[in-house]
Amino acid sequence: MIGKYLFNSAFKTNLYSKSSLLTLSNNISKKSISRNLAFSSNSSSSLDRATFTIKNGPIFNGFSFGANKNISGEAVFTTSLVGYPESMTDPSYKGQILVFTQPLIGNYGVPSPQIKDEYGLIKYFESPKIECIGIVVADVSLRYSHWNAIQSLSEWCKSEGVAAITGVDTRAIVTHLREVGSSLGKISIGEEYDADEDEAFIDPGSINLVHKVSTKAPFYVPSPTNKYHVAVIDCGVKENILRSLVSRGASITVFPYDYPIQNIANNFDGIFISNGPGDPTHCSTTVHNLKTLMESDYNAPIFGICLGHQLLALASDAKTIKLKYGNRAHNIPALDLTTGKCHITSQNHGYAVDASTLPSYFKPYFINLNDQSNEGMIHVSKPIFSTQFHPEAKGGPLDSSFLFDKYFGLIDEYKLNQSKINGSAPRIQTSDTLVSVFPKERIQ
Ligand SMILES: NC(=O)CC[C@H](N)C(=O)O
Repeated sequence: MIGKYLFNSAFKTNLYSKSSLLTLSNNISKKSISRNLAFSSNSSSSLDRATFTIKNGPIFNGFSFGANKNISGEAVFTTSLVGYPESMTDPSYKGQILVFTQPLIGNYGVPSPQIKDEYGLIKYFESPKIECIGIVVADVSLRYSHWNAIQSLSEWCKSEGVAAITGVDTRAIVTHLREVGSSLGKISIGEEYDADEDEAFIDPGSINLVHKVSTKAPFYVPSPTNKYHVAVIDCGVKENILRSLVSRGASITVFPYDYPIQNIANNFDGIFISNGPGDPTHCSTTVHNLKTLMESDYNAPIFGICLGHQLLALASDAKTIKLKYGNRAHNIPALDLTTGKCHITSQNHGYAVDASTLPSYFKPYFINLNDQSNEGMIHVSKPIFSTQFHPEAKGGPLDSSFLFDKYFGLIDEYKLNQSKINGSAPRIQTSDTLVSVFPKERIQ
């Protein structure tokens, strides 16, 4: 039985024998838990034992505070300090087990998914439900305090069927993931974990996850000012991306990821391609559609974020690569190669565009100052650009939100040119029957 010890830094430095470490580690875990439970409204007896196992790696013993369910997925870590409701509802985390390096998670609880903003968009979440398959935290706070919280992190995970483990050494987990790279992992609930009775690890990277999170049919979000009409390709779009467009005056029609956008693009003032989960090479239909669109005489602005950036790159015959452990944080410096300014950015990705494979008509736009990976590209003659980071944040800083203004600046220019060429040729108006019959929310 190899699943009986907690891997920690003491073990790594060989200060203790395996048996004394077992006792020490379990004491540490129990102490950590009871510290929280001492001021929790829950009872300590309600926590089952749980195990977090990394494929071909260590096993960590802890306690379950989520759904009573064994799960498997890709284990990735985020160094963001806050924003667990936003991260957990971000569809880009679909199929992933999210390890938080911030040790205390859950202390401000979870807000209501029912609360909508003035545009009818979900105010506090990035999609209607939790998208990651499990979470790993060092020290969960079962008691919470925040003016807009309606439940604890534990209650939320249980009600949404998401596995969650606490009382494990997330420093050791992240040290391991940084050394070997993002790995498959499992959370198993129960008293004992027997590695000999190992179930298969599920690799979400082999599935088209975008298909699972994209809206199943078009929907339409009107903007009160209705200055523009933008088509959004939904690969798992975050709510704050929709808000960033609508709040700048764009009514948006949101299409499923594989919708033949090239056939209807001319009815819109611009195209936007969203973030989304998994390996971008699975989205071959979207890549084909974008390639057809970019090779046509289509001239309206196109903006892509994260997966949207990767798909635009693939549509231009560039290549994407899988990063060793990805970039998931709210403080990653990205240098704007056109201005020399550095922006602190919010990121969540495991893949990146290989800038050396970009065609000559796309120039690198931003570069990551930590690992030198590509952070964006800009077309040399058309109004097309994209970023690997998230200018909409949620969570994270809004330093790069000016890129949405840049996009609408390009749309203004485009519309002005169009009206010079065609007189005042109107594009689809929001009163058109085409969009007025669409529902106002994503169809899951
Ligand atoms: N946030 C995203 O859009 C992530 C893009 C892609 N799934 C990646 O991991 O690289």
